Amino acid sequence: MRFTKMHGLGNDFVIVEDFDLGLTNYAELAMGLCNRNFGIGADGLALLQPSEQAAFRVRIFNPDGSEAELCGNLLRCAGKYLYEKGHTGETVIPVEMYDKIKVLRLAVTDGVVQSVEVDMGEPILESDLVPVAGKRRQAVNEEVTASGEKFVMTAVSMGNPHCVIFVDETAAVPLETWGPALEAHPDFPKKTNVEFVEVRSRDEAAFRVWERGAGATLACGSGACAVLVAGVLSDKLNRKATLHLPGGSLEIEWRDDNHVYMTGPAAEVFRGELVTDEQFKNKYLRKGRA
Ligand SMILES: N[C@@H](CCC[C@H](N)C(=O)O)C(=O)O
Repeated sequence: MRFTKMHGLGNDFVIVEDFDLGLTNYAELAMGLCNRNFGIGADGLALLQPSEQAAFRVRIFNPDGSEAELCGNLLRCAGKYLYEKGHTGETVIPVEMYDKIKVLRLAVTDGVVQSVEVDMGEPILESDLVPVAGKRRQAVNEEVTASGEKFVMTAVSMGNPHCVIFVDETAAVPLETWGPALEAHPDFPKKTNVEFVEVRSRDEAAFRVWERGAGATLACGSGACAVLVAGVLSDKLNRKATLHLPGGSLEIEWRDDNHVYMTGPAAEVFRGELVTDEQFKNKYLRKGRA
């Protein structure tokens, strides 16, 4: 089984072409391949599949085996992969992810994808759709207690749930303690990604992220979109801003069409082949497949 290792600002993925491979048991496969000691190591397993509604379908499985509804950094990697590997000659690519179609716009020079803009869609703020518990219709600057601390958070779904918390200094955040406590907080019935944000100006902010099902990562594209939306709703950020993450920066814009657009780079790290034996084939390939 061939794979390609890619990353978007250090948010890394094992990418597998599953156009006719007939892979199965995705959750278990993700847990194995994403393991940094016993596997390849990644923040997610990505499967490229055929789609009936778009040019391609992309699925993302977290290292804990759960499937996520959206992954912004992966969509940029997928755009670069699909174009540079010759799966498409188009620079505008509609891609199906979970239950939505996302449109990727590639900036290409001499056949090399320099950056990708992704239409990440409309933010979802209704509490019951994020989902986040509580009586209010929207959870904007709401109190939540976790790990013995009181936080003021804004809950935003970009398809996947995010809990955005503004802090004075991201460096002072004990991410490994607060992150998991908020990720599994009972107020978030589908769990949540968590972003701790330091605003630098109305056009710039830095944040650290604890990802649902993955832990601390160097970047999160959907998280950056949620941060911008929470920043606008809290009157801290303009509708267009640069968001800095430990792995690099993203340009995010919440346009008048109510869609959030993310622009940033993607990179290939290496390609490899997984040595598969009969046991692997029986476990991870659908019956009757080679
Ligand atoms: N890193 C991604 C988000 C990946 C999914 C996330 N862990 C979840 O479970 O929602 C991004 O760039 O958006």
